Order: sequence, then structure tokens, then C-alpha cells
Amino acid sequence: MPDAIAIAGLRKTYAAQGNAPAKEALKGIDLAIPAGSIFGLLGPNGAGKSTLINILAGLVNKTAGRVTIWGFDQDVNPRQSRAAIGVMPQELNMDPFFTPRASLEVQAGLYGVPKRERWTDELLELVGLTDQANAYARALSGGMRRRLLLAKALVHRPQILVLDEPTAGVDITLREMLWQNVRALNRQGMTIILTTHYLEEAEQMCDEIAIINHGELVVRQDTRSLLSRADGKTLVLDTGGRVALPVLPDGAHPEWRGDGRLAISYPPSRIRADQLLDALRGAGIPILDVATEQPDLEDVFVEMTRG
Ligand SMILES: Nc1ncnc2c1ncn2[C@@H]1O[C@H](COP(=O)(O)OP(=O)(O)OP(=O)(O)O)[C@@H](O)[C@H]1O
Repeated sequence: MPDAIAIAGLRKTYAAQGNAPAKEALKGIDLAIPAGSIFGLLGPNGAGKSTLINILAGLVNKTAGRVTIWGFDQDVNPRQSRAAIGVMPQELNMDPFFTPRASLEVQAGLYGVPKRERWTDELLELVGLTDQANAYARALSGGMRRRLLLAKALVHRPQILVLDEPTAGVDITLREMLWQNVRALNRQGMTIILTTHYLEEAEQMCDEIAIINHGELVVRQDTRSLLSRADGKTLVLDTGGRVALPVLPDGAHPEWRGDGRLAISYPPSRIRADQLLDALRGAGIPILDVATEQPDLEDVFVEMTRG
């Protein structure tokens, strides 16, 4: 797969303003995002995610480094590199006097999309705004505005779609609709980059994940192997009530839960589940039911961004 985006040595320092000192928001990021992926960009508040996205979108000037979008160097071919990317921003401000249809037409005009190549009606249909096509934007609900922002990001048929916190404060129905849209676009070949604070969502949606912290890339991995980095699993057993426990393999930590079940956390890199089960059975402890609990992205995230 060629890279949709290649970033090398990317730095951003915001100049000092008044009493605020200069701020180094990105400290030399190297990152390649493969074409066709759904890529998650995660990090705690202030990590530099918006700065990175705004640089990609051409809204913030970088201090140093190279950004190549769909094969076009941002400094050499600014127009082509901008045309390859569409950004759905976080904030919901929009012109209150434009209807959704007019908004999309204006946006298409800004990108120089000729009239016959516009797909306004299809876009309105795609995001479920056909019925509101001619309503004033100020009459749209927050959810409808968000959908309009998604449509606006797509007017010029970009190869890469960037979503900045697309589901922050959005209800379940809208969230599902957004994700259906995003998956459908991805199936058609569009590369998707998203930031989100909902780690569960990133875990479900993203093929690959990068975590940045304090302006540095701390990890970039496919989601599955990232999850397996957290070396901790839990075996949860119903032993029919509290019983005396035998000695367990070194590294296993048993604990009785409030519901009377026995939870044994262990590092799967060193201990296998059957060693634990053998030890219990060897001590004559009945095992009425077994479940396992895997670490999730939240665990990995906390581990990677600690300190
Ligand atoms: N225009 C600016 N001028 C000065 N400092 C800025 C500016 N924009 C961002 N910063 C600082 O740069 C750092 C990175 O901010 P950024 O908004 O990129 O983080 P983020 O990861 O997007 O955070 P969040 O999840 O809260 O949106 C922060 O310390 C922020 O205060």
C-alpha cells in the first residue's frame, strides 16, 4: 500500500504571545499513514493532535519538517496536496443564513469544483439531509450541523478524510450513522484519519493507531498488536463460593470479587491459563464457570501516556 500521508521530522512551535511563552506543540513527528486505512490519532488533551490535523489541512503553518499528502509535497504542490484532503472540523460554527444545499455549493466553489462535477444531491442524501436541503442552517439541530460538516468535507471528493472528534457530544443514533457513512466511504477506497476521545470507538473502528503525547509519537501500531502490548489478562472463575487457594504460578494475582467470583490477573507472556486452572483443579477446587477479560485500548493508552 502506498502512503496516503507521509510526515517526516514535523515540528510546530507556537510563538510566545503576551505573557504566554512559546509552545513546542510538535517535537519532530515521523508518521506514515497507509492508503485505504482507518487510522486513529489518539492522545491526551493538549498532546498536539489538532495541531497535526490543522497542519495537514493547510490551516496551520509548520515550523519544520516535510508533509506529503497523496504523493504531493505540501510545500512544493500546495494546491494538489490540499485537494487530496477533506477535513470535518470539531467546531460547529457555520453561516446561519446558508441552507445546506447552498453551503455545499459554496464550498464546492471554494475548491474550484466545476458545476457538472458537483454531487450536492448525492451528498445531502448520503448524510441524511435531503429533507433539510433548503432549510436555514440556524434551524438545524446540532446533529444535522455535524452531518452537514461531513458533507462539506467531501464536496471535492478527497482521497483522504480527516475527522476531528466527530462524535464528541453526539447521541448514539447519530454516532452510528456517522460510522456507517465513514465505513462506506472507506470501503470505496477513502483513507480515514480520526481523532477521538472514545477509546472504545477507536478500538472498534481503526485498523491502525498512533498515540501522541507532549508533541511526540509514543506508539504507532495496528490495533490488534497494540492491544496485545498490555501484558495482562484476567481469568474470572465461579468456584461456587470462597475457598482456600493453593499457591499459584509466580506473577498471578488472585482476588475475590464482590459477586463471589475469583478473578486471577496474570501476564499471558509468562503464564498460560491452563497452568492456573491445573493449579486450582489440583487443589480440588470446583470450576463451575470460566470467563476471560482482555485489556482494552484504555489500558494501553493509560500505560503509554503515563508520566
Ligand atoms: N494557536 C496556538 N497558540 C499557542 N499555543 C497553542 C495554539 N494552539 C495550540 N496550542 C498549544 O499547543 C499544544 C497542543 O495543542 P493541540 O490543540 O494541538 O492539542 P490536542 O491534542 O488537539 O488537544 P485536545 O485533545 O484538547 O484538542 C497545547 O499545549 C496547546 O495549548
